[in-house]
Amino acid sequence: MDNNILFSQSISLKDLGIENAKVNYQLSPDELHEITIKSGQGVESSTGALAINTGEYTGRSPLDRFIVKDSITEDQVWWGKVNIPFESDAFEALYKKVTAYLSHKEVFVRDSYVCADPNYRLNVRVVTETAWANLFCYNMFLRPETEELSHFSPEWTLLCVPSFLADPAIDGTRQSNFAILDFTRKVVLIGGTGYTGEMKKGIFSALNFILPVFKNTLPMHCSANVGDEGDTAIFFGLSGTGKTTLSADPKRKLIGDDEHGWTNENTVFNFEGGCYAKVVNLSEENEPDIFRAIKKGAILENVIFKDGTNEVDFQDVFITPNTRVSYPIYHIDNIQPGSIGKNPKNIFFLTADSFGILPPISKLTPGQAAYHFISGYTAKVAGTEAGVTEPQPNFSACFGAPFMPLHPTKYAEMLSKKMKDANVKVWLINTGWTGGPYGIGNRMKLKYTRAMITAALNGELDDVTYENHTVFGIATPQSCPNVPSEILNPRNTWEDPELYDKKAAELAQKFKANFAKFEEFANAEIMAGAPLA
Ligand SMILES: Nc1ncnc2c1ncn2[C@@H]1O[C@H](COP(=O)(O)OP(=O)(O)O)[C@@H](O)[C@H]1O
Ligand SMILES: C=C(OP(=O)(O)O)C(=O)O
Ligand SMILES: [Mn+2]
Repeated sequence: MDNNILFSQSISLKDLGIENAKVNYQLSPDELHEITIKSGQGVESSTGALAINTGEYTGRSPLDRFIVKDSITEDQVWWGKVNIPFESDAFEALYKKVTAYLSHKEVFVRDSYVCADPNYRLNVRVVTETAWANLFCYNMFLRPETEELSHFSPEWTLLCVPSFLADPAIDGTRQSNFAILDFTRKVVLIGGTGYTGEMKKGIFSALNFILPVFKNTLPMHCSANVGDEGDTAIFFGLSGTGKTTLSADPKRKLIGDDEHGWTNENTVFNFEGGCYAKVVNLSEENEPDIFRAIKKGAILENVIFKDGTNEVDFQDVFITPNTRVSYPIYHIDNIQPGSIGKNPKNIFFLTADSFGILPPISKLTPGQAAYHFISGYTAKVAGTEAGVTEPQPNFSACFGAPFMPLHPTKYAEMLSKKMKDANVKVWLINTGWTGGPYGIGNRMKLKYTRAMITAALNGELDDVTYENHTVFGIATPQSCPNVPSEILNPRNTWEDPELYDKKAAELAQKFKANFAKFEEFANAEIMAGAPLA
C-alpha cells in the first residue's frame, strides 16, 4: 500500500467558494499524524496511535441533523423528528458563510470514495479544518489509488468545520452546531462539532437515500463478515449493541463493521474503508483484533492516559463513555479482499436489552424478522444521574433510524423480500443483560455471545430443541455448544421468575405502543411477528 508516498498535487477550492486557502491536499497518514502532534492537537499513545480530543461534542447530535427540503427530497423523505427539514435558501446562506470563513485559512483536503463495489462507487471530496479529522476520513472512507487523483472528479463534498459556530437566530439551525445534507448541491455541511462520527454518519445518511431511490439497492446499518465457505453473515444493531465487536472474529474475514449495501446481484458490499470501534473497557483478552488495531495510523478519541504515561486507561470514562478508535480496515488481520461478500446466509439482529428480558439467542420467523427490524429495539442503561437505574427502551427503526431518510417500511420491504429470496436464517441476539435488569443482573459474557453466534453459523443450532418464548413468541434454543444451558432461558436466570413474567409483559407493551405508528403499513405476516401477550 502506498499510504505514505509524498503527494504533491495542488488543487483549487474556488469552485466550492473557498478562496485563497492554504490547501493541504491528500496528505499521507504519517504527515497528518505529525502535523496534529506538532500543532498540539494530539499526542502519540504508547502503541503509536494518535490520541485527540474532539472537543465539546463527543457523540452525535441527532437533533441538529437536517436535510434540505427541495425537489429531490420533498416527496421522498420521511420528515419529522429524525429527518428535520432545512430550507434551501438558508442552506445556501449558511454554506456561503462557512466557505467564506474557510477562505484564507489552512485546510486539509482529501479525495476519497465510498462503496467498495465499483458499480456503486461515490466520490467524495473532504475538506476539514483539522489534520486529524482528515486522517479520520483517510481511515474511514475508501482510498483512491494515487494514479486516479489527477483525474478524480468529486461528486459529493463533505465540509467539516468545528470552529465555525452558527447563529441560530440568523442561520436557521437549532444551536451553534449542525450537520446538514443537501442532495441537490451534493454537500454534507458540518459545523460547530468536532465529533468525527458526524462525518461518517453524514455520508451514510446520504447513501441511505441515494442507494434505494436511485439504485434500487438496500443500505443497511450493519457489520458483515464471511466464513471459509464464503458464507456471509450480517449483524444489525444500534450503537453499542456489538456490530463492531462481534464482526471482528479471527475465524472469519471482515467485510466491514458498520455500513453495507445489499445489491440485486446477490452481493453485500462495505460502504467504508475502515472501522470505528468503541474502546470503553477494551481488553486484549476479550477483543484482541480491535486491541491490536490500535497502532500507528489509528486515531483514539477522548481517551485518558494512565498517570504519567501514554498508555490508554480504557476504563477511564472521565471525558465520555463513548471513547473510540478509528483505523483503516487493513489494521485487522483477517479481511475480505475487496470488501464484498455473497448473499448473507445468516442475519443477526443485535440488541443490548438492559431490562434483561430477551433471550440471549432466538430464531425468528420471516414475520418476526420484519417486526423486529421495523421495531429496532435496544435498551440503554439509564443516565449517570444518582439513583436512576431503570433502563430506557430505545426503538429505532431499521436499527438505525437517525441515518434513514426514507420511511422505515421502504427499507423493511426491501429487506423482507431479500431475506426470503436468499432464504436467510434470522437470529435475535441479546448482548445485554441476563439474571435481571441493569443494576441487578450482568451483561451477557462476550465469550458466550460469540459461542452462540459461532454455533448458529456452523449449523449447530439447526437440530436442537427450541421453545417459543411465552411473551415474545420467538424460538429459543434449549442447548448450545460452549454455553451453559441455564442462561438460554432468561426467566430461569432471574431470582424471581414471576417478576420476570411481569416485566416481560411490560416490555411487550412497549413494543406494541411503539409499533402502533407502523401498523397501517404492516401486513398480517408481520403483525403475526408481534409479541403474543
Ligand atoms: N456480550 C457482548 N456482546 C457484544 N458486545 C459486548 C458484550 N458484552 C460487552 N460488550 C461490549 O459492548 C460494546 C459493543 O460495542 P460495539 O461493538 O462498538 O457496538 P456497535 O458497533 O454496534 O456500536 C463493546 O464495548 C463490547 O466490549
Ligand atoms: C459512530 C456511530 O455508530 P456505532 O456506535 O453504531 O458504531 C455513531 O452512532 O455515532
Ligand atoms: Mn460500531
